[in-house]
Amino acid sequence: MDEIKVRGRAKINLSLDVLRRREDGYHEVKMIMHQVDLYDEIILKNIEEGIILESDCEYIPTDEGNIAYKAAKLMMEQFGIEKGVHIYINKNIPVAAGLAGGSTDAAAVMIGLNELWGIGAEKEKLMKLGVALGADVPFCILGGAALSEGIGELLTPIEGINEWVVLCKPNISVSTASVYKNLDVENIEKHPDTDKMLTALGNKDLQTVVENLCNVLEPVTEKMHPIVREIKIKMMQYHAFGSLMSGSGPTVFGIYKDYSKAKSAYENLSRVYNQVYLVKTYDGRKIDT
Ligand SMILES: C[C@](O)(CO)[C@H](O)COP(=O)(O)OP(=O)(O)OC[C@H]1O[C@@H](n2ccc(N)nc2=O)[C@H](O)[C@@H]1O
Ligand SMILES: Nc1ncnc2c1ncn2[C@@H]1O[C@H](COP(=O)(O)OP(=O)(O)OP(=O)(O)O)[C@@H](O)[C@H]1O
Repeated sequence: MDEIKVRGRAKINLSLDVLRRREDGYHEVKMIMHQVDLYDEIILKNIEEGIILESDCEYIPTDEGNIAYKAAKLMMEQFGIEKGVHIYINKNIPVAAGLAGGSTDAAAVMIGLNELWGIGAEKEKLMKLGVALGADVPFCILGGAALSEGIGELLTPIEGINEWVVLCKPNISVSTASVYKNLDVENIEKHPDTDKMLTALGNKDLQTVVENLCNVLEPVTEKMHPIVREIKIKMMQYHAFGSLMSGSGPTVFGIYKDYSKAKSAYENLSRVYNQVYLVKTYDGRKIDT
């Protein structure tokens, strides 16, 4: 095998709680993560030596600054690989959006190279290595839906949902580090009830799931960018069953039970914003690399 194609999917956070700030500046979180079927396509080809990265997206670096490049380097070092790789990223996930676009590319490179180079490492091993690249990388390797704890590396797979999702990213970029920095951990007004959400997911009780959508980073990003709140209000006006900002934002997602409502929300939002997507949630089971 000389070439492999892998899909790196975006994630949304159905809930995001921050428990405390650690000595190293990172935060201990408790989040419910869910993949959606919006994906970057990563094509990996064997070359003699080194790492060459190209993409159709002009907004991401093509050198060491790209997290997918770092993922390839990590795989070479960890497994003593002496060949090289050409990475092509066909980017569909908006950048700096709160959808783990970079993390999922890194995860796809790790999964793909594990296969291409016949390394045969277990998923758990890749997840352990992946956290060195970014806190969302282990979840992107696991896929589907999961409870995420620690800084994002302690993962428990859970039952997900099977619904339509509209994603809307305003034309601004948000730095995850600055959002965490601006969070006053001791004075969070509303924490999510993660256990209630977990029970609701287990019972396939979508009503309780949407009633408990809550992200402690939302008020922080909203304060910097009031447009986040405006999109959320519109999402609800367009008959979303529930709506929330994903991760550190600024993307807002709406959950729709019914395709026609999701489509009309997608069409209405697309008239105003240029990064709007209509997708399905993804449970991680479909094999399609
Ligand atoms: C907001 C989320 O996307 C929710 O899923 C994640 O918590 C962030 O994951 P990520 O972007 O993969 O995070 P990293 O690339 O590892 O870190 C970016 C920055 O976010 C902050 N950060 C991230 C994760 C975490 N648990 N605590 C933090 O304080 C740190 O300042 C870090 O420098
Ligand atoms: N492969 C990549 N894809 C997207 N962004 C990348 C990539 N490599 C490096 N970056 C840089 O990382 C930064 C964050 O982008 P990314 O799309 O990963 O953010 P995000 O969706 O907010 O992630 P998260 O939800 O994990 O916080 C951008 O400034 C971008 O230039």
